[in-house]
Amino acid sequence: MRPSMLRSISSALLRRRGGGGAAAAPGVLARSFASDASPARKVAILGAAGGIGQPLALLMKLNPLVSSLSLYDIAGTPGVAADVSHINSRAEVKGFASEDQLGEALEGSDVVVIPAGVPRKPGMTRDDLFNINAGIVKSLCTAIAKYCPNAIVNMISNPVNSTVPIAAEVFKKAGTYDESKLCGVTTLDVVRAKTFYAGKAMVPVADVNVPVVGGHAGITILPLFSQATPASNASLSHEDIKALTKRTQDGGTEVVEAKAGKGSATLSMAYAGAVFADACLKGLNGVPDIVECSYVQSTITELPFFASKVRLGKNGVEEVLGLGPLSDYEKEGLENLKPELKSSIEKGIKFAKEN
Ligand SMILES: NC(=O)C1=CN([C@@H]2O[C@H](COP(=O)(O)OP(=O)(O)OC[C@H]3O[C@@H](n4cnc5c(N)ncnc54)[C@H](O)[C@@H]3O)[C@@H](O)[C@H]2O)C=CC1
Ligand SMILES: O=C([O-])CC(=O)C(=O)O
Repeated sequence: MRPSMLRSISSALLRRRGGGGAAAAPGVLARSFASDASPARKVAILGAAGGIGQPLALLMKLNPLVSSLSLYDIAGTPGVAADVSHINSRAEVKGFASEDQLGEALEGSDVVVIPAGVPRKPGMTRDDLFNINAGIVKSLCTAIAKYCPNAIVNMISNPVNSTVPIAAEVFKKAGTYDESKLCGVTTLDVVRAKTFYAGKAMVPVADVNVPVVGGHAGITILPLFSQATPASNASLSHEDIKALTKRTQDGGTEVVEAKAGKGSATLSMAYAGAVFADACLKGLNGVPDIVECSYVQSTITELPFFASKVRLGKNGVEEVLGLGPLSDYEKEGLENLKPELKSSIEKGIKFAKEN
């Protein structure tokens, strides 16, 4: 890849607007390409050789905020690490291929991104992945508690509505839990809501912001189109908003069906994961006003975990932002999602306590 192409990809990542968030300050963008100007930051990807892991490894290698990129998987890591390591960008890449190397993979990490686990096939719900992925997440989080207890964890593995509560319980048991360092990655819901809204509203997609709240499965995904900006250039009926909401909620299933048994979203998820990890790094580096949606420990509803806009800073999640004004349709959606989200949270907590 030509350096100019690398610069433009990285610039696009740095410049894009968050889920209700701000663009990077111009000074930060200009400084980011001088490798010695931004602090050393280590990012670890667990599940790095998978469908999400590979393109995510590529995107993190292109991120000039990353100085060390640690790629861990139980299969296929050496090839991915060798391949990505040849790219002439700042991050030094190391691959780790077995459980006895997990400690070294994690040590010193600032951000740990977890896309390890099995994806859906057509006809499955995300909850159908629980039996396999809960155990994977539990063992990876046990290692995080031991080797990098201060890292910000970006949980991608599904069902996110349950894997985040599992991680919280594992960290509590280990005595390392810090709620500001545990984030369920719901950025793909925001990415989809922005894309679908831009198409219907006839506004430039790069300018669009749409908060998505709740959780990350079916009706628990609640896009707040009443707060979408910029205002629509087309007149959007209630039926249009209902259709946009449903398409956002079913976005994952749309990809699972199109892939017809070959997995779920990987490329758009890698993009979304790279956007969220980049926001965490910017926050750690002290860039102000970094706001993204994420599924975090929360008190903004009666549920202990909930996705909403959060402000990221030097300590991870520094503020969980409120829901803002909701339309009647969104208020109804909020009440409807609560029982399912509550039971997914309880399932995760029960698993972690009993295993
Ligand atoms: N949060 C979100 O928005 C999204 C979440 N996902 C979820 O991400 C997960 C991964 O999806 P894909 O990358 O498509 O799956 P994949 O099967 O292509 O890759 C998963 C990788 O995890 C690895 N793995 C399994 N157990 C491991 C362990 N104990 N330690 C380290 N690595 C391990 C596998 O070897 C494999 O390389 C799935 O659970 C999927 O449902 C997918 C899309 C969006
Ligand atoms: O749908 C799935 O299984 C994967 C996922 O979470 C998404 O694409 O949003």
